[in-house]
Amino acid sequence: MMKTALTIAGSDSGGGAGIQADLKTFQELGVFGTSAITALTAQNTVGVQGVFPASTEALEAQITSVLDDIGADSVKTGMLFDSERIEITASFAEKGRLPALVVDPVMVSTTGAELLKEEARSTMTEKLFPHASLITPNIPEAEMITGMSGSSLQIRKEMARELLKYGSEAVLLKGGHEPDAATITDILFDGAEFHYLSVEKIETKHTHGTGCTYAAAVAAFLAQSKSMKDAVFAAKQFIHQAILHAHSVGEGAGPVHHAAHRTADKPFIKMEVEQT
Ligand SMILES: Nc1ncnc2c1ncn2[C@@H]1O[C@H](COP(=O)(O)OP(=O)(O)OP(=O)(O)O)[C@@H](O)[C@H]1O
Ligand SMILES: Cc1ncc(CO)c(N)n1
Repeated sequence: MMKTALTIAGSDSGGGAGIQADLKTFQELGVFGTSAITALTAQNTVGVQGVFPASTEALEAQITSVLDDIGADSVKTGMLFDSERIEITASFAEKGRLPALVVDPVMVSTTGAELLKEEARSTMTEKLFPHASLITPNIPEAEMITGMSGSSLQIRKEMARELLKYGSEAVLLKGGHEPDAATITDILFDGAEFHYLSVEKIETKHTHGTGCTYAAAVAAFLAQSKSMKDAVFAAKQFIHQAILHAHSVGEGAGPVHHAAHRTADKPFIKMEVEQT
C-alpha cells in the first residue's frame, strides 16, 4: 500500500516553497501527500506580498479530515504563523496522531517576511519540538532559538546540543547560510552521534524552497520506514539535485527543481560520523 505524508504549512502562490514544495516532493518520492494549510501567502520569487492566516477552525478541521480517513505515516510542519496554530498542531501531536514528525521551524522567508510571529517562537520550541522526530533549523533560526551566534563547526555542534534539549529525537542543523563557505555542511545530531553531510556549494541565486523541500523529503523517506540517518542522507541527495537544476523562473530567487532527481546524476555527498 502507498505510504502517506501530511504537510501542515503555508501556501506559497509562487509554487516554490510551502505546501506546494511539500506536495511536489511527496509525489516525486512516491508517497501520497495530503495537506493542512495554516495560512495563504501572496508570494513570488522576489518577496512575500501578503500573509492571510487560515482560521483556527479551518486548520483543525483540515488535520482532522486527513487523519480520520487517510491517516499519515509521517508529518511535516512548515510555516505555522502564530501560537494559536502551533497549539492546534501540538494538540494532535500530544494525542500521538502525528507520527514521524519533522518540524521545519520556519520563521522568516529568505526575502525577510515574517512567517512566524516572534511571540510564537517559545510556543514552538516548548510545545511542538518535544513531539518531533526531527527539527530542521537553518543557522539564523538556530541562533534565534539558542541565543548563540556564529557559524563555526564548534559553535554549530554546541547549538545542535542545545537544540536537542527541547526534546526532539534528532536535530538537523542546515548549513545553507554558512557565510563565504566553499563547502556547505549540514549537521545531524541524535545525542549519540554527529553526522556531517558536506557538499560543494552551488553558485546560484535560485534557492527558493530549499528548506521546505529538504524537510518534506526527509518526511517522505521516514514514511517509507527509512532510519533517520538514511532518510536524511537520501533527502540530501534529492535537495542537492533540485538546487543544481533549479528553475530560472521570475525575477528573483527561482524555485528548486523537484523533478531533477529523475534524470540527474547522483551527487557526491561526503558523510562523516563522530561519536560523542
Ligand atoms: N548554494 C547551495 N549549494 C548547495 N547546497 C545548498 C545551497 N544552499 C542551500 N543548500 C542546502 O539546502 C538545504 C537547505 O538549507 P538552508 O540552510 O538553505 O535552508 P533554509 O534557509 O531553511 O531554506 P529556505 O531558503 O527555503 O528558507 C541544506 O541541505 C543546505 O545545505
Ligand atoms: C509558505 C512558505 N513557507 C515557507 C517558506 C520558507 O521558505 C516560504 N517562503 N513560504
